[in-house]
Amino acid sequence: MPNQLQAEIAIIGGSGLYEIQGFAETAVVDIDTPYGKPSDVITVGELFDVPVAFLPRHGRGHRINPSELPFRANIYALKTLGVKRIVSVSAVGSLQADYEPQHMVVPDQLIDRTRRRDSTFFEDGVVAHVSFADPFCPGVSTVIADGAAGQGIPTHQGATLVVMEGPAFSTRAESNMYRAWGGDIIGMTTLPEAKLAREAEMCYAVMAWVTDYDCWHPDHDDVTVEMVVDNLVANVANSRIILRHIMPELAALGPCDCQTALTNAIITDRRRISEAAYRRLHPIAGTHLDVPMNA
Ligand SMILES: CSC[C@H]1O[C@H](OP(=O)(O)O)[C@H](O)[C@@H]1O
Ligand SMILES: Nc1ncnc2[nH]cnc12
Repeated sequence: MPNQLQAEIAIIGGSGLYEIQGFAETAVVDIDTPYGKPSDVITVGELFDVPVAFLPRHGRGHRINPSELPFRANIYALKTLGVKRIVSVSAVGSLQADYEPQHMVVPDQLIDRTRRRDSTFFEDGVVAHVSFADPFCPGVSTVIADGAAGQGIPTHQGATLVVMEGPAFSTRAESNMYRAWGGDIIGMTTLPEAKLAREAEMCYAVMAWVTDYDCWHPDHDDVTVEMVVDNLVANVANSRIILRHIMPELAALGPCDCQTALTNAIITDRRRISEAAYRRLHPIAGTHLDVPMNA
């Protein structure tokens, strides 16, 4: 019998997505981690017969702003539930005319404009440098993009996502600068979430839903929460449809390089890792923390 508290796939719900309809819930998990509590309790259940964990990023009722999000606690908690692949659902602004409100975008690159977030598990005596050249899992990204296109939703696979600190939206000068840098869409939450997922050797990809044209477009009003929420209603309905359809394909994905990201990444002499650091990091790094046999 499957363990009701374990799931290999997780959905992190963004703005507007605080629960999954059609989710056969089997457990509600209230986890504590060395980094505090996650954004909310995590529900574990089945979607299309596939075990899935669901966590609303901002908490139910949207109580946590992007700078306050407990990113490390969220990823740590999902890892301890056995999660190997994460689908992040996110509301984004568009920085390019072709990326229209209610389109879905699966980004393949990131530009980090965050400033005040804890973005690594590896500190306090243990140092690791994971590869982040390609920040998203190609396998999960393709399943999401194909699943959306298959449902007739205008979909863009491959885009550069700018992640800003917020919570205020960008100035017009910033918005134009991001466009000049090659940014296609903009949000506030994918970093450090994607980086921490990579450190925890989990596949991670984003289903980004366009809600607005930020503030650069001469023919469209500047972004407001009202504008975002208006488009979120349609976007959230579409994400629920896609999520249901892609579950079997996500579950069928084979091993992936994301799941060995820590091989050769930890540079610290294992003999110098304290007992406390070992215990804290073991759920994330497992045997990568052990002293090699021939050391
Ligand atoms: C409500 S608009 C700004 C807000 O929406 C996005 O959140 P999420 O990525 O969790 O969907 C954006 O990143 C901001 O946090
Ligand atoms: N214009 C925007 N900037 C940052 N995050 C957003 N989320 C939705 N729209 C956004």
